Amino acid sequence: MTTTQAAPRPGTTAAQTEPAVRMRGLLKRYGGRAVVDGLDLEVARGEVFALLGPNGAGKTTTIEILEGVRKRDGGEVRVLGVDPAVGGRAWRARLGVVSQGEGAAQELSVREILDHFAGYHATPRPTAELIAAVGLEEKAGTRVSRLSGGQRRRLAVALGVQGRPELVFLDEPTTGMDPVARRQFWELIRGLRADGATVLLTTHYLDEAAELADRVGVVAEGRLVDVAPPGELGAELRRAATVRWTEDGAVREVRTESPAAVLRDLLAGPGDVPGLTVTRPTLEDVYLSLVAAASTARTAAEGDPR
Ligand SMILES: Nc1ncnc2c1ncn2[C@@H]1O[C@H](COP(=O)(O)OP(=O)(O)OP(=O)(O)O)[C@@H](O)[C@H]1O
Repeated sequence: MTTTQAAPRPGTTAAQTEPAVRMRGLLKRYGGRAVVDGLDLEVARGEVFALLGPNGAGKTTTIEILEGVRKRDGGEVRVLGVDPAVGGRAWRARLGVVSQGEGAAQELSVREILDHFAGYHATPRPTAELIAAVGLEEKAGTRVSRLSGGQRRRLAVALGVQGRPELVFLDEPTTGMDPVARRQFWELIRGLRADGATVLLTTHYLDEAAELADRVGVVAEGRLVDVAPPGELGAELRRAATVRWTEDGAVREVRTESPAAVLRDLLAGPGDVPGLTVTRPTLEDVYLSLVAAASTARTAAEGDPR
């Protein structure tokens, strides 16, 4: 069953059990079209939550509403107990933001920028520690204008976590990062989680969601189509396994909820069963099915003859 509600962690106090993020019926329209169409979601304190969804699904719009930089057209939203539409400076100081855009001054070096922004935080993480955490040691003295795309993402991540935020929003944080940098980033997120921070990220990398997230939510057509721990997403879709084998030179395939029974029948036969495999849907298979179903449902609802 789909659950949008995060379970409180054992040993937490009442104040801590209030979700870090809570939205009910979140709505955002552009030109009469709802791009966020009634989202209900809670992210628990200390949780790492990944929002998945195709391009244009409404993920960035949702995150920017939560950050208080975009207005909503309807619904209730609380971020660390505050409505982002009226969140003030003290509230903002509790957030870390890594957006898709680039904002850092081009003429300053990595170290200079981090030192500069450290002044905006009460207890900033030391610049050297941040540089090491995102693997920019060799580029510490390099101007931003001379960094590669992936190196700029690393800097953006460093700036986002500099103020030891209680809640970090990361919009496609690892886009453009090489595999080593992505793994460094994963370590950074695990470290934040271990320190008790809440993380809400968007990603198009399903392995990243599976690796990092306590729960993932799939958004399509502005709606949340499923939310669950990565291994449980699309529970019904996952039930069926596919048994494949080769017989008389042709590949045979059976989709079944009881693969053991199919295997028993096959192996009870007289000879070998060449090419025998049993596969379950991967997270990517489940994701693609959920997104396709949402698209079909929207098309049907709009009476689109396509
Ligand atoms: N300022 C705007 N004016 C009009 N339409 C907008 C505006 N910003 C976003 N949209 C539209 O809202 C929809 C949702 O966009 P959004 O950026 O939230 O998607 P996303 O899920 O983050 O996509 P991506 O994975 O590509 O980042 C898109 O159809 C986009 O074109």
